[in-house]
Amino acid sequence: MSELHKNYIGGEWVGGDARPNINPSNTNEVIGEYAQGTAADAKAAIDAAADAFKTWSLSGIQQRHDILKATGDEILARKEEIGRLLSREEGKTLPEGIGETMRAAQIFHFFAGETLRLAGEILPSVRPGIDVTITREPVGVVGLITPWNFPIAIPAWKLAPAIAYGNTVVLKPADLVPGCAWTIVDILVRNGLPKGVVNLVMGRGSVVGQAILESKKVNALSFTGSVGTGKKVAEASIAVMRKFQLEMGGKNPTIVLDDADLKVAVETTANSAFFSTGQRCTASSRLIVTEKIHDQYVEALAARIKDLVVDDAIKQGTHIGPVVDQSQLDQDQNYIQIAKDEGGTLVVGGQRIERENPGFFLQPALFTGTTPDMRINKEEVFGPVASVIKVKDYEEALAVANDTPFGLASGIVTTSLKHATHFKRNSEAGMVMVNLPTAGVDYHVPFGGRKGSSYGPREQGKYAAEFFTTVKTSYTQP
Ligand SMILES: NC(=O)C1=CN([C@@H]2O[C@H](COP(=O)(O)OP(=O)(O)OC[C@H]3O[C@@H](n4cnc5c(N)ncnc54)[C@H](OP(=O)(O)O)[C@@H]3O)[C@@H](O)[C@H]2O)C=CC1
Ligand SMILES: O=C(O)CCC(=O)C(=O)O
Repeated sequence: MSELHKNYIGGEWVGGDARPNINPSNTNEVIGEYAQGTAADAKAAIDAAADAFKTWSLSGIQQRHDILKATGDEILARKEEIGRLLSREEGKTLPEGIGETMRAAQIFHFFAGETLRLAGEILPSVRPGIDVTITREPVGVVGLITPWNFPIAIPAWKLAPAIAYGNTVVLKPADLVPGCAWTIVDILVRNGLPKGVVNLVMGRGSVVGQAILESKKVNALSFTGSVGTGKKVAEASIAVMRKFQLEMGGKNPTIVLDDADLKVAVETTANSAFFSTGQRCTASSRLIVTEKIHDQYVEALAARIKDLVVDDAIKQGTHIGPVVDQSQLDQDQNYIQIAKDEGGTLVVGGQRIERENPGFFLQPALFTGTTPDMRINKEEVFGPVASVIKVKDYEEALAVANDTPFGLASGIVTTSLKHATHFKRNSEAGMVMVNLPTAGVDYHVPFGGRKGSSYGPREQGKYAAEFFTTVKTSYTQP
């Protein structure tokens, strides 16, 4: 058995039961052994974070900057190695794994800069002679619960602002992908992060995650994952009156209008729907297409899908890696059957594929002849499965696009400035793309959605300060 990757609690690496981290491209391959934390570990981590907060909240911005900068530097210098680990544990292709690793490094660099830019305001009072100052302070102990589909970028975009603004952290990464989270914490610690500032507790959500939710000492909780777990986070957080932030599902639409450039439409939607095996909350799974371009678009997209190579994530030439695990594969195949039963036409894909090694490979699936009321167009699949909805015109397309309880991302492919402008204003989504994929966003601008997709302040960019700080208004009579 390989060496155990331990949890990090109060400045010590702490062992526990081991769990193998399995490669979804080759289920015979164990990437490493990772500790399974307990509820007691979570409690110890929260206590350590509460203790460290007393000094870290008063630490200098130069120190915070230097640690975040050095962490970004090291991630960048090791991007090939860490990207490979990411692709082996999660299943996205090696270029995607390296790209996500670089994004994590850039996020650390961005927040290194933000530590030096934190500002307040001085205002005159409405009462003469009094000064009013508005400052931002850290929130306290922050719980970070992260999903499996972005094993390094999501931990990075929660950890970096938490540290930058003087909070202390308990991080619980998804049990399926502990490797990248462990690596970031190891890098932070070796680059000088004082003990207790970040605590890593790997293990099950129902055990470690639940203990974090239930703790009164956790002052704020940032969560990305499913709607079901998000609701539990919300209920538990309201029960103890803590600040919380949720990023959850999507059923993102991309509209293709008659005037679209066909090549742009095909590339944009193939990327949005199928890259990263469709396992992105920003993926487009509803392709809403107007009548005149419909047939040629479907034909061209089906041909593009047939060209996509589905294989081992780290093999050169692979376009689509495996699904993350058996249970996600079952969910994908279940929805493919549901779409068929509902009367959708499977134009291409949908079959389980055998490769050299045992893995969870699925041919990307495209359905046509679907209608907005079908379950395939209402519920998040979270796999390489997309369906086309044919509509008469832009007005119908917009109505269908907005007819969803979700509102994370949306897209339109068009050469009409009028329609693009109207869509940007009227799409009920947090992120709107024109002639671009809905997934694969910038790291320095706000990320988040509306309706059932998100709750609380936006993540990323300077907007992250809204969640990771609390505002204080002080009045002074000199
Ligand atoms: N919006 C997004 O980015 C994502 C959406 N999803 C959606 O969710 C579906 C299921 O994926 P899944 O990974 O199971 O999502 P979950 O919501 O279960 O997992 C997200 C995180 O929450 C943790 N968690 C689970 N239960 C609890 C709990 N009771 N208290 C605290 N934390 C908990 C998980 O732990 P652990 O997994 O370690 O047990 C994981 O770290 C997907 O099919 C997809 O539809 C999934 C991932 C990301
Ligand atoms: O599309 C992206 O760049 C980010 C997607 C994401 O954060 C997610 O799927 O959870």
